[in-house]
Amino acid sequence: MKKALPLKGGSAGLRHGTKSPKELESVLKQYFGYSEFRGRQLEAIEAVLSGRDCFCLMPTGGGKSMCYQIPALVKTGVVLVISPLIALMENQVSSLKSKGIPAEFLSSTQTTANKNKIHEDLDSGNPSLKLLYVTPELVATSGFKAKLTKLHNRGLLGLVAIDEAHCISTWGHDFRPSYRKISSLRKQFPDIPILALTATAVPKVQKDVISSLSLQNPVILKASFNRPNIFYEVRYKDLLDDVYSDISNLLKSSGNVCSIIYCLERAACDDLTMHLAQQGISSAAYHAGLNSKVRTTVLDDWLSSRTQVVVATVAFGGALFIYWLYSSFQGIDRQDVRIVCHFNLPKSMESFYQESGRAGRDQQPSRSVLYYGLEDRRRMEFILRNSSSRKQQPSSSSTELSEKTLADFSQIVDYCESSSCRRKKIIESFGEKVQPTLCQRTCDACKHPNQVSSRLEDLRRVPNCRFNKISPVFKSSSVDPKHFDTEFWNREDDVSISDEDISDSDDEEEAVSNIAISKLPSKGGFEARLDALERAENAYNQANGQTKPQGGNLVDKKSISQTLRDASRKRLSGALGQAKLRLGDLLFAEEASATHLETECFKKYQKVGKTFYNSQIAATVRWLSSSTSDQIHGRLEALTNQTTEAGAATSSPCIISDALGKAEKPAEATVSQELAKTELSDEFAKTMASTENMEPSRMSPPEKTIDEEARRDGAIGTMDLPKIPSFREFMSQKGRDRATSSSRAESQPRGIPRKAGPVISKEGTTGTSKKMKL
Ligand SMILES: Nc1ncnc2c1ncn2[C@@H]1O[C@H](COP(=O)(O)OP(=O)(O)OP(=O)(O)O)[C@@H](O)[C@H]1O
Ligand SMILES: [Mg+2]
Repeated sequence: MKKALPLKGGSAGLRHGTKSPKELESVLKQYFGYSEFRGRQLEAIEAVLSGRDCFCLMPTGGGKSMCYQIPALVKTGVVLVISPLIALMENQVSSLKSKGIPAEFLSSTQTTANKNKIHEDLDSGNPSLKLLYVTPELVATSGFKAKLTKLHNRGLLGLVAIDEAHCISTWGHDFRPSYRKISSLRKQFPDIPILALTATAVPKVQKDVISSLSLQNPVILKASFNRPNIFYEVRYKDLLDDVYSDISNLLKSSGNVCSIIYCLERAACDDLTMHLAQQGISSAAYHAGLNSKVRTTVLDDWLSSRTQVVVATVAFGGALFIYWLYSSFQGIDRQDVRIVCHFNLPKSMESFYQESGRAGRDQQPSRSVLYYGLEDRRRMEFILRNSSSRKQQPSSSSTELSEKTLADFSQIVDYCESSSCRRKKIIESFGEKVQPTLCQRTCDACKHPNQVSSRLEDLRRVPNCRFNKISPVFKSSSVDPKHFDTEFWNREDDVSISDEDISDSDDEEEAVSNIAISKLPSKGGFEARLDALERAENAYNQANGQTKPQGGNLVDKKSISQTLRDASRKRLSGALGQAKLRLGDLLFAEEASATHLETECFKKYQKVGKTFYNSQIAATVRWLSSSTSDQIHGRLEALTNQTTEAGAATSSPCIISDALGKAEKPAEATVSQELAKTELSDEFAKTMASTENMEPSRMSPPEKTIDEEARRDGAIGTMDLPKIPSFREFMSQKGRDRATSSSRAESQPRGIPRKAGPVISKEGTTGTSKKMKL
């Protein structure tokens, strides 16, 4: 039987069973270099070592990981850690390995050889592994369950630790359905202690987590939510001359400190990154529109201080976007983040606490700065109202949920619109009592009360301000959706891209179908969400003067207005400018190139409508943010050639010089490939336009257009972009796929190949043969 890991320096001999606090402290010192336990770490460690279940609520950066890492070092067997995000697991595993602690993770990003090695080790009589990190999706597979059973039968399963345990609760802000399935572990291994850890759990979530996991008489440990080393501040966008300058000045005046900026949308990330770069601030965007390689590089550069600022999206935990939330650096450990900015309003106090909690994990003075804008508030209100349409379901719990969403949002609005202590507001929102003397001028409202009050007065005078202290948001008149041309409607690719963040495969097919199922709510829920989103989409389209024909087909040839086209050209031109900044060696005329790219998008989607057109513009912007000089030059050159050949009006060459040899004419095959793809998408557009009652499978874009990441990586080619279906179409497709996979029905939709649908990367590789279809 596997023994506890010997202490370094030969001082082996910790007994299995009870350990004195001194012995535990010496392990802490030897492996982690810390001289004492923090907060309630020791109590949690002692609880699980004595075989008790434990629910551990400690603040962000409080050191929760230690509560299972120390037991792994002193206990016999392997500690299983269930964690929501691959990046988080990678980060912890590499940190543990660097300390000589045998840890591994199993995920789709591991090579097969690595995975085999891990499995061999687990199957051996004497595994060397002490910690094994997995996602809840993998735990749900029967193959992995069988593996755990074998390990348990040999007395080698030491502890099950569930990190970010609030994800298990439907009341938690990051609810993730697959987390629910973890509850089966309690029945399966009744004698193994379970440790649930979270930083954000209001009493309702705590109860839900404990009962969902069937924790038996657990030790409940709660530390204060207070983060005394973080200074909290709100800045009012509507009162600033230039928010970009303000944020640049903030970063510059703080020195070259490590920072995170959260934005609601990718375009905002890209824009802000460009502005920061222009101000000489080293920054990088991090969002789902970037392929996994780029994201890994951005994360690595930031973790290793090569990049000062990361500008990341924060999707909200509504119907479909919960997964991306995990990429907002939840649990990622860089201790010296000095500034966390929210460029847009978070959706709740819990999200704000989690995100701002990335600051000062080394307990050193740090800042949280929230940029509050009335427009942002209206956008978020609109989005939440529409994604909360579940309240129209008869079920009372759905009503409660939607009310909770709105009440949560109201709390963060109140945080911004009030002149009272920010710290108190945060802590009290978690149900904790606060001493009046707690803050000690460590928020702007306590430090500069007059300034904050006068700013709030000024804010009230902003035209159209519906600022209302008593009921800040929900007495406001209805929101005009025409302001909200947000990514919200074009987030389909987030869903598929985030698969690679969370997916696992040991038991490939099963894992994949589990993901497909777990990512979508139950049938009723799915339909309700689809309805809600459709309603919202309709409202949006109506507000923009679009009509939705009876057949349900979102086709309106006139729907892509000249104003939208101009705005898109501007956006592309900005993205080209940013690509120039990023790559340095691009040689093209920005305006002409933007025109070519926009025309390409327009040509492909004018018959289909605005949603597709917007998606294609967004995809092009993302493509520009992650492509190489050669890829961009190749594409622009090909476009110029196409329009010149076709005698188009806009035939001015994009490429202004080939001095660096970057602007060579693309190979014949590449041009014809591109033309073929244009034809293909036109064909697709026709199909779209002529389909009355849209058959979901028919709405899938042609299969060869889906594999965006493979293209980005150069495996398929570099010139085409994915055609992204509208929200409704995507969801219909997902629903159908889900129904198909859950019933394991063999029958196929009329004439449609089974494999049409989004793709997830199996091995983190790019070849089509290694892709699995949901
Ligand atoms: N006893 C200790 N003394 C000093 N530093 C510690 C101690 N325990 C943990 N730390 C350090 O504190 C940092 C934060 O720890 P950890 O990542 O476990 O926090 P967390 O509670 O999981 O936070 P989050 O909720 O953000 O995931 C880590 O760098 C860790 O090494
Ligand atoms: Mg953690």
